[in-house]
Amino acid sequence: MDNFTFHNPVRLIFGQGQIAQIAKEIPAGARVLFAFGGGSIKTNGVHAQVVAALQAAGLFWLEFSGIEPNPRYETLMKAVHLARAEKLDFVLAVGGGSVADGCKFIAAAIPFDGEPWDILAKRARVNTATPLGIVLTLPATGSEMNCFAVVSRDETHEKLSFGSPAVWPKFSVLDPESTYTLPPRQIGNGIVDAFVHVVEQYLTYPAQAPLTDRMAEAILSTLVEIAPAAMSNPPDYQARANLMWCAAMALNGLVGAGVPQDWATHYIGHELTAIAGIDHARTLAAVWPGVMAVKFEAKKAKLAQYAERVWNVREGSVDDKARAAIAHTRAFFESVGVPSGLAPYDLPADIADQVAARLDARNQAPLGEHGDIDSAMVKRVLAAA
Ligand SMILES: NC(=O)c1ccc[n+]([C@@H]2O[C@H](COP(=O)([O-])OP(=O)(O)OC[C@H]3O[C@@H](n4cnc5c(N)ncnc54)[C@H](O)[C@@H]3O)[C@@H](O)[C@H]2O)c1
Repeated sequence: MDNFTFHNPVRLIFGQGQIAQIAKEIPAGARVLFAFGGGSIKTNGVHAQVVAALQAAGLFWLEFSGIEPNPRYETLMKAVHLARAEKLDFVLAVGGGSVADGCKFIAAAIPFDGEPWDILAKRARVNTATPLGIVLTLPATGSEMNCFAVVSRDETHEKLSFGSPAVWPKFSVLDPESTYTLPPRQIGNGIVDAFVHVVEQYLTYPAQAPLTDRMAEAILSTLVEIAPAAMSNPPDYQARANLMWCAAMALNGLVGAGVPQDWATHYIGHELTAIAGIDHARTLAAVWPGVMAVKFEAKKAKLAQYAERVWNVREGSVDDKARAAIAHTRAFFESVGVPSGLAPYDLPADIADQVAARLDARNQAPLGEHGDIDSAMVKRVLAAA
């Protein structure tokens, strides 16, 4: 087991009717920036519940709407200017991962001395941020329980991430009923996103970390078990609740404790969103089979363990089990409506060259748990995918 520090200060408030709790969580006298996306929160009653809670607490707030999927720097900076002009001192994000991530950037940018784009492009240090709380409406990213964010910039077609302890949410409220208005596409995306978050921290090489492995396998097995009910309509409360809990646990530091990690699928996937606008989770399902094909030898011991424990594959050699695990995983993605491999997606013919060049330009490769996925190998990954 590798050395690690585990620290997660997010106060997670979970369950039916819990949005009202924000009245107690936001400091008295705060001036709140209430930020959201395209308006789904007005159709599912979440907006009304947030307003009622803010009123009950006697808080001043201003609304900022229009944070788009894959939140854009250009839009977020409008919120930063509003918050600075109006001296807002608490950011309340209400929506999916895009709103949560966008608000982490807003919170970091408000007091930032200098060009806020440097937080993403130059990894400029974020020493302080405006305090932030989240009301989550889409189980997928884990943003509600981590200190990372991903932001896109229209002007340059870039999608970049940052992380800082300054943007840990003070609290996150997860009410499974707030997910009832999600279209099937977003539920499927959410299941795949949470699943791949665990896989990126698990499918590397054996690291003598059986507790961390079994926690990862518990999340993967639970996602497989609940996926059909989570996709069902009318919505199944218990399935949505367990999906929300899985997604939060998938990327809150716990299943990365003491183990090597491989975020190659994510880094390559971010480029597919930046270049072709594909949903985040779909890029993961597109790229992942390529990473498994190219890194098969390095990963097969762990793939075989995964085959046995998550997919109940008992027969065959290590290679047979590893191949079965990949096939089961791809079928699982397809079962929730997320196509696996690159072929189903509309991508330019030179996509591999474009992705490799972009990773090189930012010195982002090599990737992978062995740090050996250089840009030439990224091209092989995309060819295999
Ligand atoms: N911070 C992290 O650790 C992390 C991890 C993975 C991905 N991400 C990033 O998060 C973003 C994706 O977030 P996401 O997958 O949560 O999707 P999203 O926030 O982009 O939302 C997708 C769509 O669903 C709609 N929506 C949200 N909640 C709804 C509801 N309850 N009912 C109806 N519609 C609803 C949104 O308006 C949007 O149109 C990407 O930019 C991705 O790169 C961040």
